[in-house]
Amino acid sequence: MAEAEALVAEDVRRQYGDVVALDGVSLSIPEGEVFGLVGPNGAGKTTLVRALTGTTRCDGTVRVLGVPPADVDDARVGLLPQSFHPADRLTARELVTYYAGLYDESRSVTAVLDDVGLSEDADTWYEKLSGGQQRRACVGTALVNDPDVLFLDEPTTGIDPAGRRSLWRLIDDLAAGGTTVLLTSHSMAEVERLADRVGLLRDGRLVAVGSPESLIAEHGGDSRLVVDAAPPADREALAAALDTEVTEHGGRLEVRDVALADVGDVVSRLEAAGVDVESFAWSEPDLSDVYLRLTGESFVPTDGDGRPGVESEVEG
Ligand SMILES: Nc1ncnc2c1ncn2[C@@H]1O[C@H](COP(=O)(O)OP(=O)(O)OP(=O)(O)O)[C@@H](O)[C@H]1O
Repeated sequence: MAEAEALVAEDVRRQYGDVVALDGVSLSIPEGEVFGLVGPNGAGKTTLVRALTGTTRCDGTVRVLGVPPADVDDARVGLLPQSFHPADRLTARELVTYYAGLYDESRSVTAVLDDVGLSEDADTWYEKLSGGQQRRACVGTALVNDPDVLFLDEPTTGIDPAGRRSLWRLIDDLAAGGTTVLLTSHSMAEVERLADRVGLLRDGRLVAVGSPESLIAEHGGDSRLVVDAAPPADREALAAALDTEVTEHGGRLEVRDVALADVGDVVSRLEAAGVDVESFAWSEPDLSDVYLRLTGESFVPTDGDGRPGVESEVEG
């Protein structure tokens, strides 16, 4: 039996003046899926969330739990907008209590604060919370109605690594309980970690949709070993010693399609061929490679704060 679709977008378009924010996005997200929407600044992520939540008008068709966004029961949907600025002189508990009061039935405020890791700081004014704690309090407001569909627009921006991991566990738990989650992120590592399927958005278009594993297998290319070393004079001997092509990028040598188990052997053979290996790094292809291959543009994975994201590396 086909799974019910929690979210459907068909040829969704949105233009602001001359700026095309969404250029014909079609997408179908089954109930219970965690879907990660990732792309650079201005790709259209927030506009798509707004189109799906009915908070901006758009052309095309949008369905949430089978009906247009305007007709969906508010009690079944949770939304954490990207920009959300509660009053400073509310405590985290008062903020969550206020949102709980908007629904006929709501979860226990204490349980929600516990879920977002704010039990100890529940009675601190919003303005006195750290940026990460503020964001977690805002996430709490989206959980008060125990939604079936949860939209999280950049939920981890500004949150430190420990807070981010606890939010990831919370999203895992929500997914395990059957909640459909659409989250946006700047971090390829984050969506790779969290999402059942990922949509790569660029210039208002979905350039690829699929599970992280399938996208990486199909478009990611080979694993690679990057060696900090000048190439030896005898390039032919080097190629013969490795039995594969060695390319040079910015003063570094790159050997493609090296299995992790073979790294030591390849480094030994490089040294035997006269390469003075100072250090090396091995990496598997990830979603950033997928994005690069599909768009021709690099997308440096970030953790949401602009810092480099997690990469699989073995330093030599
Ligand atoms: N209200 C608006 N008025 C005018 N232009 C807008 C408006 N909202 C978005 N845009 C433009 O639409 C495009 C898509 O913006 P959007 O905020 O959806 O991207 P995004 O992927 O969420 O970006 P970011 O990662 O920076 O939040 C951008 O060029 C943006 O400047």
